[in-house]
Amino acid sequence: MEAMQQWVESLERRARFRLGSGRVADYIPALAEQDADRFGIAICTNQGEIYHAGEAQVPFSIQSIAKVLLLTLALRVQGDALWTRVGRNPSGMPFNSLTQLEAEGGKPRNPFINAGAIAVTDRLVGAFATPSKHLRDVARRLSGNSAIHIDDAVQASEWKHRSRNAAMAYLMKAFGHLDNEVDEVLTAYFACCALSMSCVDLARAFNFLAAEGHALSAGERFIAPDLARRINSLLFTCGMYDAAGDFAYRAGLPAKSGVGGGIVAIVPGRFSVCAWSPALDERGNSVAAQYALELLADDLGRWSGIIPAGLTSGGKMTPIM
Ligand SMILES: NC(=O)CC[C@H](N)C(=O)O
Repeated sequence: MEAMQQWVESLERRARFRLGSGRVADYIPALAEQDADRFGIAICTNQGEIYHAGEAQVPFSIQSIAKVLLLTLALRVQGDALWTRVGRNPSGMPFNSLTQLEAEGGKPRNPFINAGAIAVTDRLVGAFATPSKHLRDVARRLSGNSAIHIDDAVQASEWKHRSRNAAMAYLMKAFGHLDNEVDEVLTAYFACCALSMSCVDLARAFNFLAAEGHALSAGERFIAPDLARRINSLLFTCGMYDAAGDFAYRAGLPAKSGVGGGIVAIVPGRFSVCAWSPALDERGNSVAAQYALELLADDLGRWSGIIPAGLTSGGKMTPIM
């Protein structure tokens, strides 16, 4: 217990050296008001233990991290039929790119770029009366926090500045790849991105991906083990957009970032982690959160063999401070 807590605190301390670089997202004005110097990190082990440091209990806008829950729900509802509407390959393009979508006949490369998540949301609009409320309730259940809510101001700000996402949605509609009305799909998509959650909430909520689909906080098998493995593969190859290769080289973990500054990463079989800091690099990924996860992966590599499976409290690890 002590060693794990000290380790998380040392990650925070070292990652804070990166504060000061990057810029807060301002294309969604409601996000531009965030203080760039905030930092938090939380780990949820597969035994349900939580270790956190910094501002890990402060809710922030999860943005694209919601795309992982959208995908998981769509796969639960639709199974493999989903893949007729969205691909599974890295895009190598920015998350809000339009050119590839046009060139490839309105089928987005993967579920984690905006066009892909909008296509996935379209499937959920057909399946649930209010997909965003359903997603919010799932997030509450998985994290064990019934106070999780959709931030109306962020949602309204995204709607007001929706031109680019609307262009993608209309392009897909024109290609016959969107069944529902563009406005309805975008409304649901923005509401999901506007969910407000903390690092602790997110680490808990996404632990099912580290635990072969078993959601400990909810006390249920959320998805089958093979589906968890497949989602982790998609996170590894596509979760960080056009920086997926770089991040794989640096940290080597399945991960999903959002322009709110959060990144969720998975260490399969051991734990889930969320790091958050609002200042982003030019590809839209948090500078300090990426660095924290790189440090974490470095430490894990160095200690392998010392840390017991599951990173439980009894381990004899000597954190490097
Ligand atoms: N990368 C992101 O987090 C982008 C999500 C944001 N809601 C958008 O659609 O632009």
